[in-house]
Amino acid sequence: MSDPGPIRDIVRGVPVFPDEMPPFDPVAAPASPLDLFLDWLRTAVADDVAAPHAVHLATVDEDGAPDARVVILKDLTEDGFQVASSKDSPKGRQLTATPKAALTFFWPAAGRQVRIRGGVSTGTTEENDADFQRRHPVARALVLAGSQSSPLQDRAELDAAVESQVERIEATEGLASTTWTVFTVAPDAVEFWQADQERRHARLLYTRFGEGWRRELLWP
Ligand SMILES: Cc1cc2nc3c(=O)[nH]c(=O)nc-3n(C[C@H](O)[C@H](O)[C@H](O)COP(=O)(O)O)c2cc1C
Repeated sequence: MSDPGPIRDIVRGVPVFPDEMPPFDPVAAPASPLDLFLDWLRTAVADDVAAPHAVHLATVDEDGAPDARVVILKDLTEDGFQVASSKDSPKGRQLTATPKAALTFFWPAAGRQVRIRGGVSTGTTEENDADFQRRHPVARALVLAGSQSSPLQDRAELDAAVESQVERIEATEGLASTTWTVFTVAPDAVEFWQADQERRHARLLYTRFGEGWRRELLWP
């Protein structure tokens, strides 16, 4: 690197939050964080937030070291937040060995962040297959072709593997994967963070309490 410490110059003047942000009154928030999440997700879509269903999924590896990557939120049910991947990928192996995860959404146009922590369960064979069959044929071919995140020799290896798996998919109706898995993060804690132009950011933390949820404000 030619110039030490260039970040300040590169991002000088780039705003983090817009001037206008949606209102959020934590005192009037619903009893369930799932209802508030759906409300915020709808607002993010209405505000044209790019990929509002893209979420950072954090896991821990076998040494207890953190790992993180972006995935797509597939659904939200009474059981929790669903994402999907191959169980033989690094994240899949990590979630199998340590079924705990954190999810973080950031919706810049709304100045909003949502953090979720909880235990992880895996889908049934039927649930995993239903999600797999909804995927684009090339996405399915990639899953069938090889282990996600294992070393790739070159682009030609990828193209040949995808091509032959797409042929298999076209020849066999409903061809299934043995690895594609829906992972459900059952929330123990969900925190909603709303930026404030005067930096008095609002934070509302929901934690499980009996059958319901405890709500508390946090210092920004
Ligand atoms: C916007 C976006 C969405 C993604 N969605 C998924 C997804 O739903 N499932 C998935 O396995 N990988 C998804 N990826 C790729 C992952 O970020 C990651 O590169 C890959 O899953 C390998 O992760 P791992 O080595 O930690 O297992 C997505 C990447 C981006 C940027």
